[in-house]
Amino acid sequence: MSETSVIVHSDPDVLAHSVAARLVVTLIDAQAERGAASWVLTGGRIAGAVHRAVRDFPASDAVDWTRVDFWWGDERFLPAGHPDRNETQAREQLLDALRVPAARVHAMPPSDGPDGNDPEAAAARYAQELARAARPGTAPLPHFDVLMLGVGEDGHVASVFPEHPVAYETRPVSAVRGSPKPPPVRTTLTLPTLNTADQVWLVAAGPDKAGAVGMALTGAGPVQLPAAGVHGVNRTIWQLDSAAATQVRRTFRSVRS
Ligand SMILES: O=C1O[C@H](COP(=O)(O)O)[C@@H](O)[C@H](O)[C@H]1O
Repeated sequence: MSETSVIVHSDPDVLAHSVAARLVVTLIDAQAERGAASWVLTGGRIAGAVHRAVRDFPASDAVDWTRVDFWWGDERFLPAGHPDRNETQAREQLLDALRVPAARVHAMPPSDGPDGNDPEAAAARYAQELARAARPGTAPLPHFDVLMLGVGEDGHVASVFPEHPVAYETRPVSAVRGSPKPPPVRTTLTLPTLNTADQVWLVAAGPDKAGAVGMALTGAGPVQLPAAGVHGVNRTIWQLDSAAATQVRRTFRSVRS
């Protein structure tokens, strides 16, 4: 049975450190169980704080980082090394310090990559990379232990935006054109793919997120509010700071369903 919980922390710093601690323990458990682990990264401000907290967390040495696969939930379709790429930020904030083998870092293709400035081809290429990592005989996706998501002020997750055609997409990975948030061209895992992760963690901080978080937890539709449409196969954890949680009903703060 899938479980949903809401955990509220006093401020963004405590939130980031708590997510980091939970992440480290979850990856240790996954490696003990399966020998390897996988983490789907996201972009944005609170994700950056989590990455730095993981990097600086003393117990992170208990994870064998050579046996963690890193995937991305979405990417800004920009040239390699561009400072606004989620990949560039994650490398600077975390991956460079962990010395992860290159073969374990599955970045989404950049706009100057093998397909050039063609986001549809880049999305198809990433879908192929996912399929290659899938266990034979399973769906065309690898196992994701933890999939972390930020939550946009408008309720977007990854680069699945409200009322945008990508919110209806059923292929595993999609190009996004006309993103309401810059840059306008992106690539993203789609809602059906996000929902294959063992655990989905939605992490949000700040008062600007309160409306979207509150609506997502009170039954909004996935096209109107993509954050409402993501669930882990086993667990969904909303990890919030108190400012992002002001519109979450108290009864939801430790919901188990
Ligand atoms: O553009 C993006 O924004 C969202 C949320 O970012 P935040 O700074 O408001 O936390 C992020 O989750 C997504 O990965 C990213 O591409």
